[in-house]
Amino acid sequence: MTIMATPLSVRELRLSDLRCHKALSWTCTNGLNLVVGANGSGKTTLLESVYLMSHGRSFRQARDPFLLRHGEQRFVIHGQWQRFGPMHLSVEGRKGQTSIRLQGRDIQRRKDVSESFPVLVDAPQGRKLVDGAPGERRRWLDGLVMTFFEPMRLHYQHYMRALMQRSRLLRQKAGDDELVVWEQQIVTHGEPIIAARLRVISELNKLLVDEQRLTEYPVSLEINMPDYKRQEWLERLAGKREEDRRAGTLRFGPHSDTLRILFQQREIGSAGSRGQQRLAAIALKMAECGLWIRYRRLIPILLLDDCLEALDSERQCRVLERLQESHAQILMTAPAGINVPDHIDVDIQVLSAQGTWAADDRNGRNTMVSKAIKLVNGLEEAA
Ligand SMILES: Nc1ncnc2c1ncn2[C@@H]1O[C@H](COP(=O)(O)OP(=O)(O)OP(=O)(O)O)[C@@H](O)[C@H]1O
Repeated sequence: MTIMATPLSVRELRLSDLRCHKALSWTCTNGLNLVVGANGSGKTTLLESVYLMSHGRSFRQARDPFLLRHGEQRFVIHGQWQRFGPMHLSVEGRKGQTSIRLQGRDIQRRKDVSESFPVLVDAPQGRKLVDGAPGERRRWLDGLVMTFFEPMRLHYQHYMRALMQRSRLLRQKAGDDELVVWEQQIVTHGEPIIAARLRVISELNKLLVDEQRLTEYPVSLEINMPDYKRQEWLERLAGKREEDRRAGTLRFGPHSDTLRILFQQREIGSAGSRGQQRLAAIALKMAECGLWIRYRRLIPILLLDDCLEALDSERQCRVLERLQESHAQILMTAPAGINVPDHIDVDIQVLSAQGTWAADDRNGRNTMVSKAIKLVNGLEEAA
């Protein structure tokens, strides 16, 4: 079954005083956009600027003062987007504060923008999904659950509140009558969380089957959890009160279940090579894209920072082919020297070591180096 979905895209960006960029414009096409350049030329910062417009924060976990160009007081990003029709988003950052404007109006809830202008990212700084701690994967899964099943937000809030209340009462050595109230809340709100997680995992696993041409071997998700049956769950909570009082925390429940990414039935973080982990990470992003298409009829923008690293040329080619057929706008970076096969329809733009478009020296305009440029001899020759 083909689902019709609208691709989101960003067409034109202008940024000032963001990290190394004093003032830079960037024009993107709807399809595959590749920015190449030397280390430190500001490629990642370009992707960061798109993410900032959607999320109001950086994917590098940098606090706002680090985004400001040294010595400046304010950075600004303007973006012309296409979402059904043209839309204008801007972000302004001052020390410790970032504000987003949509069509000139201040946005109070960032979620309103990030869910209307979905931007997914795969970047070295955030690549903990595949090989990071279990909490990273659980947070990612819960983020998807809350995005696609809005009422689940309340269940998460109530669940966390019940956990905290139970812990507080345990510390205060409260009686069983008080504790049981919060334990019932834990189970009541935990059950729908588990059901929604399983539903999202099942959807993702179906989508991951379609990515097997990319990953070569099956990649799947599995959540490790006990068989939560209401009565047994309540009894277990009651039985663990003393232990939890001593430990100061509850180590049983959806908040501590682990999500595993399996590759050929083994955990990819330990069993997969770097290249295999890379392919799995890209496959997961494609699957995430699939959820947006299924539930929101929107094709998100994909930001892929140095996503071809650790891949041999055959696998790099396979990734580029997969990205090309995704219908998503892809904004990706790679170091100078990458070799793009002729049949890949990609716009390559070259950022000089000074953080200007490589054609600046020649005619003062951004260079849109046509497809299939071979950057084998590095940045300077390509420019
Ligand atoms: N607040 C800041 N003010 C000025 N320059 C900054 C600031 N923060 C970072 N930089 C510099 O901005 C440059 C941009 O880094 P960025 O990570 O975007 O480059 P990159 O092209 O992606 O590099 P790489 O290929 O090494 O990943 C770096 O040279 C960095 O030192």
